[in-house]
Amino acid sequence: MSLNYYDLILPVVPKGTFTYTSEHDIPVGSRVKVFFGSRIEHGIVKGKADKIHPDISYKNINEVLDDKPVFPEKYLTMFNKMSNYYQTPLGIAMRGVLAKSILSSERLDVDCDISDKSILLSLSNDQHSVYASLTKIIDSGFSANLLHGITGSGKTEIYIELVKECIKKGKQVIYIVPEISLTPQIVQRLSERLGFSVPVYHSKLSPKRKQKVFWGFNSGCYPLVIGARSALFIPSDNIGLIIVDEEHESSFKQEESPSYQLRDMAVMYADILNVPVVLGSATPSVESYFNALNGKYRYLELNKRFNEKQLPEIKIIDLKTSDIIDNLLSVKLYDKIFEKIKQNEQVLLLLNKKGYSKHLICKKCGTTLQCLNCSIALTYYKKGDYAKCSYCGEIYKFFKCSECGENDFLDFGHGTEKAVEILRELFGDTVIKLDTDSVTSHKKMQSILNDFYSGKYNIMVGTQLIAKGFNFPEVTLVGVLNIDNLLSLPDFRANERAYQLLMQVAGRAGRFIKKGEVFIQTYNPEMPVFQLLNSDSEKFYMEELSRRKEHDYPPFMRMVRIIISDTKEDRAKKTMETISEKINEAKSSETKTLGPSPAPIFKIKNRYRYSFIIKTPNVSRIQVLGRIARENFEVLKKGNMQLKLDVDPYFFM
Ligand SMILES: Nc1ncnc2c1ncn2[C@@H]1O[C@H](COP(=O)(O)OP(=O)(O)OP(=O)(O)O)[C@@H](O)[C@H]1O
Ligand SMILES: [Zn+2]
Repeated sequence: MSLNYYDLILPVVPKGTFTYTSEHDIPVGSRVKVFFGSRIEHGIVKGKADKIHPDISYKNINEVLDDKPVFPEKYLTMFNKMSNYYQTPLGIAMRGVLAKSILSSERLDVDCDISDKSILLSLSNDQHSVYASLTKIIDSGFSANLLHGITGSGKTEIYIELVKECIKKGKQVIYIVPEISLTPQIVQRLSERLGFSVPVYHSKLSPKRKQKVFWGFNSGCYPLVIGARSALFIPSDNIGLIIVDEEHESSFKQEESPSYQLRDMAVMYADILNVPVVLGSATPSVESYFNALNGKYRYLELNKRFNEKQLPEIKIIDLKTSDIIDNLLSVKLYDKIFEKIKQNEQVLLLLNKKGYSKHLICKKCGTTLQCLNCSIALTYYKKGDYAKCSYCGEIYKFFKCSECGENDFLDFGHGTEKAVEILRELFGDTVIKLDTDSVTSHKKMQSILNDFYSGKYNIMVGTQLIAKGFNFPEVTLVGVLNIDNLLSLPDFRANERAYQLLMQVAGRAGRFIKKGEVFIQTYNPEMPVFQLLNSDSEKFYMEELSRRKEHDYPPFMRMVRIIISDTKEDRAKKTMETISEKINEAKSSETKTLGPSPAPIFKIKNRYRYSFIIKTPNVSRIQVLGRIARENFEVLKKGNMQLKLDVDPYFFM
């Protein structure tokens, strides 16, 4: 019998494709089980082997798991493109997007009795005209569409109608939202409107749940899956539409390898599948806005709230000239809150920092308490009396000053825990907190939201979590206690992020009958972002784009950030220097580089970090320069030194 040679993608470092043999004809996209060294691994058949070396004796494939392929060829094309663009070996890319429990799981027969009991709702005229132009795209091949609709304009309703239309045509929909485990109401809303319990997929599900949704969608039985990033990677050959809600969210950029940007992957995948993709947001990313301006994306706008309610006016409170209570609350905002509570209305307060205090400072010598593994000031948590590193998660129960050995500290800067303490002193126990510390589970999140929704509390204070698409009818006041820390980050998107966060949180006020008000406290009222909040959003995007152009930032330039990290500081430094020299020698004149320099957070988990940034208008240069970095790194690397190549980076710390 003749032997077939197959290239397999295996979820292993470093390269990820390996040649194995089989006597059987195995279709591309099938899952197989093999011995890899002494381990068992599960992988995917990528195709017949490109090259066979006569003197290598290849191992045999132990078992074929599927009688028909699970991963369509277009899926594998997408996978290849992702691996190329993000400069990540296929094996690592695979590990990053497919759970091991899926690769090895038995195909499940999922019961999919999904009957259409959807609830009808009539769209407003504005919604209808956007919907009408979007329904045309279904069945018309690839198109990328940006739906820019202000907060409360009814974007979600349009997505729902599109989903229904697609299902009617017998096609499946992938619906992506950021951090779905933190936003349970969207699932409830979709399920109610569509009339069936919508399957949810994200990385925190149990393997069993994951398998059920995966096979349910893969078999074509579930017409829709809603999920976080990983939902994009459930294969099926009947996908008709991809929706990415809150497309501006930076959590769509995956930090670990493969550090893909989900929005960009969704557009790339839709192009390969030849289906439409809809990106929606009240505050689109500058990149997407730019793509719409230059015609790459179709631009659709909803500039009125669904119920004709006005957007609240945003007022700035200058903390430099205000009387401030407990270093937290200006008297003006205090009076407003007091007034709202008297009328039994609700208030959302944003504070962009968890924990009790931002820093602990030694009372004797003034040293800031730092993590021993990272160059990061520790956050103090009063409940539990410990300090914690927000990077490595290390908890310090007993701590003393690293300089003088004293253990008497001043807590400095307010986190949400301290804000709640102060607010309870001022307003009584009508205050509840919402941040990732208080949300220990899905259930807990639901119960906090329900309690607030039902009016048990008047004030909810929290981190950016409180800005996430909530519909609280009684919220008539939104206060931003401080976001100055966000604006001072060394990140070219800091301004954009602040704008988005402020517009999103402001959008939670006055969504229903009562009028909303928004106050932002800041020590820097002169910052440009504060001037643009009440004007036409076009003004913000145009100003931001011209700033980016002037300074050679995306979307005018592509960026790659290279990080070398090592437990030995000088080794990391030298390696980064050599690699940056090689890149500088090879770069063309339109390519610019920054660094090498120590990363803003110089040490994380005991690894010293050096960074180097490449900016180029030419996408293909990214591949070339990236290869130079990787090849030189392979030669230079010692011990457990690591290279990170981040294409289109979002994190600059
Ligand atoms: N056609 C409609 N008929 C009845 N209610 C609607 C309609 N469209 C929207 N609504 C209601 O208006 C509110 C805002 O709509 P929705 O949440 O869809 O807006 P959005 O644009 O997605 O908001 P955001 O970006 O602020 O999250 C919701 O309570 C929704 O139920
Ligand atoms: Zn740490």
